[in-house]
Amino acid sequence: MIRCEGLVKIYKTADLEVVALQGLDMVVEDGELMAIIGNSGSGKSTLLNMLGGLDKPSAGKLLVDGQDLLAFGEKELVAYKRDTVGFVWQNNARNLIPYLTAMENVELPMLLRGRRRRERAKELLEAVGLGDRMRNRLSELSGGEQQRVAIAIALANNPRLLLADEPTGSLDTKTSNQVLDLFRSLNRSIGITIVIVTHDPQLARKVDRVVQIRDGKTSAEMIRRVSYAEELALMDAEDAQREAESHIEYAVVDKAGRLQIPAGYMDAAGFKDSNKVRVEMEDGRIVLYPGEDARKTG
Ligand SMILES: Nc1ncnc2c1ncn2[C@@H]1O[C@H](COP(=O)(O)OP(=O)(O)OP(=O)(O)O)[C@@H](O)[C@H]1O
Repeated sequence: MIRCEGLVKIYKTADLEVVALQGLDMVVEDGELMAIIGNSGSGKSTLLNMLGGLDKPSAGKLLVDGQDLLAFGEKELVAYKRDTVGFVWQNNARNLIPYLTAMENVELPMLLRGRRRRERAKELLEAVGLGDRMRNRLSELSGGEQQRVAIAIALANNPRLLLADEPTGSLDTKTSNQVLDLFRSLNRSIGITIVIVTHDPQLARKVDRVVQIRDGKTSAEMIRRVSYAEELALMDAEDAQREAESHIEYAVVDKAGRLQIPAGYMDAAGFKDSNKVRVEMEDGRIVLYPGEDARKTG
């Protein structure tokens, strides 16, 4: 569904250049439900904006659903945003109108496109579990329900890809879980590919794959050990102690063989004191030793 290769984004302001993406590689399979995590300023929103066609990469390759986004002209970009992607943001007030009902809010974008689609709006609200709240004004709905209205709108054009930027950022834990469960069920039922940018570790636990971005590059991937359904069953028996064990963490090696060593390992004796490491092959393993120092620590 998504293929980014050597993706670069440079923001130029009057006297400054910020390299927000520094040659990022990432592949997302069709029908995946995955999350992107990373510290503030690591480039997560920049990447999401590129994927959504809201901004253009400075260099690299970006293919979504077989389409080359760097080759798009204005017209193709408009069609792409209309037909291929749907967006969900943290702050749903941005695209919802408080004094209209849930139904009217979902209908509005369809009306603007010249199509009156009451049946479709009803179907979408039912799909997000709001069948019985359709006639309520937005201002009468809870934060989680409002977020579900936003998700219904994002799905209106049957997008192949749903992009969500901190979709649970302003919700409490219980409501966040409901929104996430909705993502999972939509992913399963209509096969839509979902990419979620988040700070929330709870959310990251609920997806099958987490890609971590550091300084505008993918630095690690966490892949689920057991399916989420299996884990739920296990959680009944065991406890939250499994939290750290739900995913296996991989460091990402790019095509040129470059690797970011996780910060925790860099703290190990000797590694912080030098900018060189000795690399050796031992019994089919690649072993790193601190520079100058022959002690085995890596
Ligand atoms: N329009 C812009 N003009 C200039 N610099 C920008 C612009 N947008 C983002 N940046 C810079 O690019 C870098 C990456 O920003 P981005 O918003 O993608 O990070 P993020 O990982 O989403 O952060 P957060 O979690 O805080 O939202 C930051 O250094 C940011 O200051």
